[in-house]
Amino acid sequence: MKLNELLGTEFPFIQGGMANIATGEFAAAVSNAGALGLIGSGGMNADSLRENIRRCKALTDKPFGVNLMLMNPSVDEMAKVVIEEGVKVVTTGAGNPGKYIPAWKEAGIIVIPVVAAAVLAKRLTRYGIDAVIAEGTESGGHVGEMTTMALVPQVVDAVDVPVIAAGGIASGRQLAAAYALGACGVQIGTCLLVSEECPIHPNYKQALLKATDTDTIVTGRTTGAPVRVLKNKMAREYVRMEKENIPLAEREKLTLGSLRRAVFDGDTEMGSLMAGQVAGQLHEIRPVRAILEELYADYQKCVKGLVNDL
Ligand SMILES: O=C(O)COc1ccc(-c2c[nH]c(CNC(=O)Nc3ncc(Sc4ccccn4)s3)n2)cc1
Repeated sequence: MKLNELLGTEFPFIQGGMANIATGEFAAAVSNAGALGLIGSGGMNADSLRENIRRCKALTDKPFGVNLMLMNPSVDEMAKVVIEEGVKVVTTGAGNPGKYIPAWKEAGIIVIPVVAAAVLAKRLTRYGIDAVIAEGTESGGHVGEMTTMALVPQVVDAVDVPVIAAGGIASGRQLAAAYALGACGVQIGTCLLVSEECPIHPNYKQALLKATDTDTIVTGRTTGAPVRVLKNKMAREYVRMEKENIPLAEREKLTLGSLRRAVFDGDTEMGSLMAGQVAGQLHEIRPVRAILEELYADYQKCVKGLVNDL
């Protein structure tokens, strides 16, 4: 089964539900371009989530979904809002969504948790999830320890539901690799940050275009909320404080609001520029549709090449 058959989308692509970035407008633009747009509720509350869902509905008649970040203090209320607003697809991140799944399945919602380890994927299949997103540490934002290359096949072997690969996918070659690893489709995030429709500050987009392969770092590996960001003054400062065992409360001062500083104020020095390890593959700002079309065409070319070499 291919992901686009499960979701009713043109392409087998889900857009990552990026906190403070994936608004209702952005999710609608991605859905209109042929992938599954996701509203990123990470930085929202129940009311602003409801508002974003309604804005998204007004802007697209294509399928779209909501990502719930389970570390969000309002997640219990948000879990009800997605039912009340008739959301068709819910993905979850940064925690275990087990307690919410029965009500979501009762409401006919397609439930696709993000996991960073095979053991959680296996545990969640008993709740009747529809698929699982296996996200490697190459991804931007909150990450686990496993790479996509090692995690995806082990999740495929551990569960009997479709697996979607995420983390380190920004070209057709990487989409071909995801299929070879046993995935039915992919989730993409970083490569959509440099789309024209993405609402992040132009400075953030320029920082992404300037980045090379080794320009990201994971901060907070020791504090239980590891987050991959572009290396900048704030990230270096944070890692220094970690090495000197500065208490978390001190470090939190640095990171609180830091994603907003990056997204809205364009503060590329002291903002948290969440990005995956594929940032070095990004070279221009283009419409979402062009990014999706090239990703799929590049994949078809790559697979033809592989088959010819057999
Ligand atoms: O075993 C358990 O109970 C749950 O364990 C889990 C542990 C990790 C995950 C996980 C890893 N990656 C994801 C999906 N991706 C994400 O959630 N990426 C995110 N980026 C920015 C976010 S907002 C944030 C979050 C923390 C600190 C600062 N900001 S959330 N989920 C899922 C489950």
